[in-house]
Amino acid sequence: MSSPNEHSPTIEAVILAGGMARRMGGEDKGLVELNNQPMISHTINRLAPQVQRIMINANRNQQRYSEFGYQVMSDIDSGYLGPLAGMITAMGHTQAELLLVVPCDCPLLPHDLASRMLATMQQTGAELVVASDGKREQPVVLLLKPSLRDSMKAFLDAGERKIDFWYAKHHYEVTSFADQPNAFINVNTPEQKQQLADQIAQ
Ligand SMILES: Nc1nc2c(ncn2[C@@H]2O[C@H](COP(=O)(O)OP(=O)(O)OP(=O)(O)O)[C@@H](O)[C@H]2O)c(=O)[nH]1
Ligand SMILES: [Mg+2]
Repeated sequence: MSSPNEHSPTIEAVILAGGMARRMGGEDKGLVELNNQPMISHTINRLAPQVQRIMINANRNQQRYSEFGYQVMSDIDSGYLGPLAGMITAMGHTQAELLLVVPCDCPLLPHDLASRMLATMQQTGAELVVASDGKREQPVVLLLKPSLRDSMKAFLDAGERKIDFWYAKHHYEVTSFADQPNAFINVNTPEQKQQLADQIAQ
């Protein structure tokens, strides 16, 4: 039971599905089927119990994405500026105190992703928290305060695109999920998709 002093902030999530997926031959990666389900369905299933609301960020096939039953939003800037463009769009739409960002191509995300990243944020006072698989940071898996939007806008307006440079401007901390490294398996190519499909089927 949570104590009366313990504040449990509202968290909404955005699934980034707005990239060009060049390594997937330009197919819309969130809609590519993995074991008979669109890749984004796997991500939705992992996230839905963890957050108050899910948003989908997509720059094509918006009608198809809306069939999952969540709000779909396209990048404010349509120039395929990279993941930050999707994040800043969602930061402008969220009503929540915190925004959880994940990519559409990590179908096995941790079931305790939001709670552990929140714990890191509360313990450290960080403005943003990035996940790690124990070896490497996962730069598009993060929990952040939507109030950082102005800072991100200034960064993008200055022509900057590199996500880790923006993180470095803020108090950021890392949550390690070294206990479940497979949770961040990232599907960028048809070969990686086949490998994961075989692994899941086993
Ligand atoms: N909104 C938005 N998301 C992006 C953009 N570029 C990449 N992403 C997302 O960021 C995440 C990580 O990017 P990648 O895995 O490299 O995806 P990608 O850029 O579509 O794929 P490649 O072209 O093969 O590099 C994915 O969830 C992408 O959908 C963009 O310009 N806008
Ligand atoms: Mg990827």
